Amino acid sequence: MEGETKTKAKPTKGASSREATLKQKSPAEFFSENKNIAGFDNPGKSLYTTVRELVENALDSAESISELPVVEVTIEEISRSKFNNLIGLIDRERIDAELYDDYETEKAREKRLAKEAKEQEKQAKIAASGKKVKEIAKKVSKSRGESSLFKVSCKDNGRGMSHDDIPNMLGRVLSGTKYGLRQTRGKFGLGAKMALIWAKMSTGLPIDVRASTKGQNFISHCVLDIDIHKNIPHVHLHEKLDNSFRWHGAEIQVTIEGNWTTYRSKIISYMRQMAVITPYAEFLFRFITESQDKNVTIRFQRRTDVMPPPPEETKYHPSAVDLLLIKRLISETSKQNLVQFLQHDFTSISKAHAERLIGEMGSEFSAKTLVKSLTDQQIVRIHQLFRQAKFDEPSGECLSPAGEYNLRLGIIKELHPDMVATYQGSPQVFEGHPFIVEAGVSIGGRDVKPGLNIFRFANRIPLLFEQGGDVVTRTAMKRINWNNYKIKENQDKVGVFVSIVSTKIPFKGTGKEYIGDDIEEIASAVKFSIQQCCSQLKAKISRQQAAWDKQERKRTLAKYIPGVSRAIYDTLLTISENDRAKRRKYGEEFAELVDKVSSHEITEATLKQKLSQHVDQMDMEMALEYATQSGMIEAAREAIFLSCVDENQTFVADLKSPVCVVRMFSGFGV
Ligand SMILES: Nc1ncnc2c1ncn2[C@@H]1O[C@H](COP(=O)(O)OP(=O)(O)OP(=O)(O)O)[C@@H](O)[C@H]1O
Repeated sequence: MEGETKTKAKPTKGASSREATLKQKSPAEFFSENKNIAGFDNPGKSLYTTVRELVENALDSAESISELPVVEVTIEEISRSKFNNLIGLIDRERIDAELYDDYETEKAREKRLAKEAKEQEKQAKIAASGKKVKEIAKKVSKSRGESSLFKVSCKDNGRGMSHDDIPNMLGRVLSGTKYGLRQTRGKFGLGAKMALIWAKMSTGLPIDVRASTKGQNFISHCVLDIDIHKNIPHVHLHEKLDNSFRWHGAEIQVTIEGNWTTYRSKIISYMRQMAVITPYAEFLFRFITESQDKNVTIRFQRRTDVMPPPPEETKYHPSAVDLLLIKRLISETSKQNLVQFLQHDFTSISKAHAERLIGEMGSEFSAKTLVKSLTDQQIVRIHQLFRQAKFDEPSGECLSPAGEYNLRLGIIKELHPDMVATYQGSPQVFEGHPFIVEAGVSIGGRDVKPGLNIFRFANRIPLLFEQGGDVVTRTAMKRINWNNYKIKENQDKVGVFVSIVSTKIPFKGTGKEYIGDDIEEIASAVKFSIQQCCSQLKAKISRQQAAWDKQERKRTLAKYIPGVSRAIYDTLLTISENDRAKRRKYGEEFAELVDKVSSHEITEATLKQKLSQHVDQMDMEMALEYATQSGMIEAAREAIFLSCVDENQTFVADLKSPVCVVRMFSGFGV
């Protein structure tokens, strides 16, 4: 579709005499008119989506060459006058103030000031009564003026782009390198171009790209925009710069209208969640504005060098193809005959299986049938058979989940929870596409609100919008009985992390924002993974509870020791003051005790010390007993051998600490 063309369609008989005009649109034109499809709904969301698209491209790029990603994102606010300066437009003073959207009439101003004064009076009264005063938010008139202009740049250490490809990669809608059947963050060949289209629509400024591939002695510098009607790149500058440091990667800069105030928290959450699922990457996020106190710099440190292996490109499973796709595969195949085509261009079909399938297709098919000579009817026959026949499921080996280690590390590094459990499910299949679900559940942590805090990831991208309809949210809220796992879903600070990777993520709705709840296979895999984490946590919570109970018991006993010691001592002292004959009736041993009290050999302090020792001893014994009963002993038991300094010494003793007991026997120790 090159450009918009107009054709006059012939009016049909009976149709209105007004001529209908047939129009065609280029994909760039279509997306510029329907920006919301790609997540560019309004200036705020557009700022968020621009950051997201650039970051995801940066990660895809670094991972594709197995480089530990280093991604720097900068959002710089540009004042209108700086922008005007940039494009050579002279600032103008407002002459007719009433013309403007943010104009406040005298009456409206008076009303606002009166309301503010009343509010201030109220707050002063509250302050005088000693109560906490809420800060009064100054009412700023909400108008279109709230959005401003931002230069967004993203720099990575990835594979870069070849000099000649840059204009087409970034200036032609629906062009990219990620169309194959592979787990990638990007898929449509649209994201970066949408940022450019939005730049063109909101500021009119082109995109600025610097890129270099590994070992290249120059950096490609390209300034380009897009011809919306023709869907072709419009290059302003394309030059080669010196690359004496042999830098490789890409740096993309785009100037757009946005809204930082309303999307600040979403953008920071996105970066933080990306750091959770990508702990092997280093992110530097900066927001720069003219008022320094509003600047933001956040560095998300790399915590591991263990990067998941890059996802592999795979072949289609017979149950995942439609007629159109079969035709495309036929036109692209390098195989000559039908049996080779079936065996090599699809997964889960061996040679013997291909021959059996061909036998089933009918007499006009044979193993030697030239694949390019297949008629439309024959292709329909193949498609029908693919729909009805039984095939082995595709393997999940081509997928690249984050891995339990990385997920756990990411959660710990960003949330600092008190407890965390993770689980990785085995590969499963949905409509011929393999998928893997990984989950993590954490309790406690920094900046975590009480209740369920749900974090969703698809092909290792955080999903922040459309939470309500998502399979993960619904499963966590409706299908998990948290009480069964000793988790108080409304009081505890519960983090639920679910990451799904697949060669095809069945996103619902217009953007890559959420996965629907209607795919049985995915819904049950999500539930199972969360349950597995919860079961692990239940054991930990029970252990923690028991330890806490024990501590509590000890604390309670210890609390009574001084009082009890005093009471016993006073009683003994009173008895000691009685005559000897009377004391005898309590028995010899007791009489001895009373004697010791009389002679001050036993004091209140002695009793206190003995009671404390007894409580400690009891506590140790109970810990040992609990560990034995709960099987901890088995898991933690390890044989150690200590040789005795004095060979003649024989001993049996316990060395006790709050976490372990070492029991000594003569001759060996266990
Ligand atoms: N930082 C980068 N480093 C290397 N190549 C890049 C970078 N950014 C974009 N590209 C290349 O440009 C192509 C187009 O990017 P674009 O964001 O438009 O689409 P995509 O990432 O392929 O898919 P999606 O629209 O789903 O994000 C990519 O396929 C990639 O080959």
